[in-house]
Amino acid sequence: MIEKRKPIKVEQALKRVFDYARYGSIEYVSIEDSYGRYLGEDLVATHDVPFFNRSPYDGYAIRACDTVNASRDHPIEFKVIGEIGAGSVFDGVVGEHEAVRIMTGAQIPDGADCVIMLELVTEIGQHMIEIKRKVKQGENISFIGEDTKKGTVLAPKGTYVNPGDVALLATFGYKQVPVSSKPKIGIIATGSELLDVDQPLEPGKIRNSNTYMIMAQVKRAGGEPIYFGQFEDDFQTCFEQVKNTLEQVDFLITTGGVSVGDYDYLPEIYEKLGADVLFNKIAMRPGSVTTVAVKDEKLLFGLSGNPSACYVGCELFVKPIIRKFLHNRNPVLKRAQAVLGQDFPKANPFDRFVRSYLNFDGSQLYVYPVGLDKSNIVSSLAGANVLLVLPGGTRGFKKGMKVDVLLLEDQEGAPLDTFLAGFKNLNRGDSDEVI
Ligand SMILES: Nc1nc2c(c(=O)[nH]1)N[C@H]1C(S)=C(S)[C@@H](COP(=O)(O)OP(=O)(O)OC[C@H]3O[C@@H](n4cnc5c(N)ncnc54)[C@H](O)[C@@H]3O)O[C@H]1N2
Ligand code: MOO
Ligand SMILES: [Mg+2]
Repeated sequence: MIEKRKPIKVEQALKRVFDYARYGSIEYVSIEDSYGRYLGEDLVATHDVPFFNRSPYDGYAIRACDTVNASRDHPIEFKVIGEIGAGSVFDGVVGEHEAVRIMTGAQIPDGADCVIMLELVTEIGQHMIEIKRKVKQGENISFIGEDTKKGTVLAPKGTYVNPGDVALLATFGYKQVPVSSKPKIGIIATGSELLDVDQPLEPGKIRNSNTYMIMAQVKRAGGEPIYFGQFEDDFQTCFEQVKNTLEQVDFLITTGGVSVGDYDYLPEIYEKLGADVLFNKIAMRPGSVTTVAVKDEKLLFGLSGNPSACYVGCELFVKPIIRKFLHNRNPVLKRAQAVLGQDFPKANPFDRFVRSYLNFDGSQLYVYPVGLDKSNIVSSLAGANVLLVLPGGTRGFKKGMKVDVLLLEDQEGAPLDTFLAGFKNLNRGDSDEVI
């Protein structure tokens, strides 16, 4: 008799998966390779920035007290006793009615306490200038530590390294950058119908697109995909592959064979492995068959063979586990609100995650479902930049309604708690009970 599966809610499923999250260690990469990685340690300012008082302008460094009586009608003369560009230091002291010509970025000479810009000064002879306005003490000086103070945590461990972080890493002398080691994610595709990308089509066969899609998703999430091959729907072959691969990776993803069909062997494979199945049905579409099991504390993600279901399962369950492994504090997809740009009349008892396009029209965020909304569709995936979240148990949705979307290309993410709370706040048509 066919097994009747009990669906659980998305948020319950995610909570169960997080119980088995693992953390990566630290490795070092050169600063050139740090962009797009995740910090393995807090990035702490190891010195004040600026490290010395410096000039933000090309001008003259003088003493403010010497300009007290300066005005348009009463210019004050200064003797230029030296000149310095950025990188040079004036080794004298600026005295009464003396000035040092100074360029942007150069250290303020001793004795001087302000800078007047070149444009406001008149040269009246060799090494003589005239100033016609008062300058305040401290005016036009970038002071020690005004950018950042020594000891400040500028980015916590687990932060996604963006170009601005790279600038900070360079500022503080990180030739080698401590980053979180990437989780090794094994990928196995199952299905006797699968051809590889370079094979010509044959009757009844399709090219394996999921493997390459998952590899890209794993990379986008910050993990290291390792492809172990595609295998025919043969229990023994698939069992051996899953068993052997599991020993070599941090997490394992399989695609296909996870439903209730005659050749869907993943459920039996979990059983023979002695793996603990956390759930095998989620109240969501697509991806309701998404199964997660645990063997020796290691997570096995059994993603659907249907491309869109596979994609959604990967974004909702694998990505957060990758981000967590990288010590990221916001491991889950970030949620935003948008206005539904067109009617979506399909009712469904399950929450729907519709591949959609989010667009800002200049004043408002609008979201439009992309292409056909079936779990076996591949064409709609490319145009999606969000998953539109439509709560289950309602009677379809009308253009103009406020809806939640989950951002697919965003690097910031959201904390697990906020994500889970977002589901609680969804106005589901059903009771809080599992469907
Ligand atoms: N009697 C039932 N049948 C099905 C149910 C159900 O509840 N009862 N669920 C349906 C849903 S929903 C989904 S989703 C699929 C899940 O199927 P599997 O995860 O077991 O995947 P397969 O059967 O192996 O393949 C499904 C579909 O996807 C194609 N596929 C498989 N691998 C790939 C790949 N690597 N690249 C591209 N496409 C792939 C495969 O050819 C099939 O067309 O089950 C429904 N059935
Ligand atoms: O698992 Mo299927 O993708 O629900 O649609
Ligand atoms: Mg199947």
